[in-house]
Amino acid sequence: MESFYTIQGEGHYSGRAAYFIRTGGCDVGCVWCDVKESWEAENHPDTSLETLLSEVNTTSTDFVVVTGGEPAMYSIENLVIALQNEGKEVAIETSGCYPLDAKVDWYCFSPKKFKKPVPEAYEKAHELKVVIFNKSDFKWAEEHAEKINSECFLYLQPEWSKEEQMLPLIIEYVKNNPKWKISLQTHKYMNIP
Ligand SMILES: C[S@@+](CC[C@H](N)C(=O)[O-])C[C@H]1O[C@@H](n2cnc3c(N)ncnc32)[C@H](O)[C@@H]1O
Ligand SMILES: Nc1nc2[nH]cc(C(=O)O)c2c(=O)[nH]1
Ligand code: SF4
Ligand SMILES: [Mg+2]
Repeated sequence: MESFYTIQGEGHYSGRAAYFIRTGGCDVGCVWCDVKESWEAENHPDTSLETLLSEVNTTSTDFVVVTGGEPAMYSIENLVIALQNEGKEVAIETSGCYPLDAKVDWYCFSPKKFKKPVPEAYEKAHELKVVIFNKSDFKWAEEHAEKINSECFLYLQPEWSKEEQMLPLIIEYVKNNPKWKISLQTHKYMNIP
């Protein structure tokens, strides 16, 4: 769909310069999705691997984030291997609804109520990032944390439009349950992509 050089705004690598590759197409249907324009894959022209590689090499970063849409809907193995061969560390942002065929360096798993994740997401995740849209999502987050591998970092991220209501609750929750950390969509405050 698009590619751009920016700062990773969310989660564990928040603040790190990153080249983003956003695939078009997603069938998960989150009501609060902040990139609904990504959903229809047909609306987005293909970009060649050569174009992406040459673009990423014009940047100074060694960190690439593959997101979407839902990037795990596709075979991204060739893309990931090519980026790693260029010396890049490759992270994925995924709902975990599809098996992933690539060996990424960082797997950010953001489960959704709208479609059930596949079991491998719980094993592969380096970071579990649960979006908090309402009060019941804390309990729902814990249900995922129970199933996740023991090395995985745990993050609660307020849904952007509900931040004013949910952030105070998240702050209290993390103070009482310090295995969780807060993730904010910091790029939205910085007005960058
Ligand atoms: C747009 S999604 C694309 C990758 C993948 N489909 C997924 O959902 O993980 C990237 C990240 O943004 C989060 N996100 C999407 N809309 C959001 C919103 N309105 N507020 C907070 N986080 C949001 C998702 O949960 C996910 O962690
Ligand atoms: N700056 C910035 N950081 C991000 N982290 C995850 C994003 C995403 O849409 O996957 C995202 C994004 O869209 N922009
Ligand atoms: S899974 Fe990701 S891209 Fe798909 S609708 Fe949900 S937030 Fe948006
Ligand atoms: Mg985003």
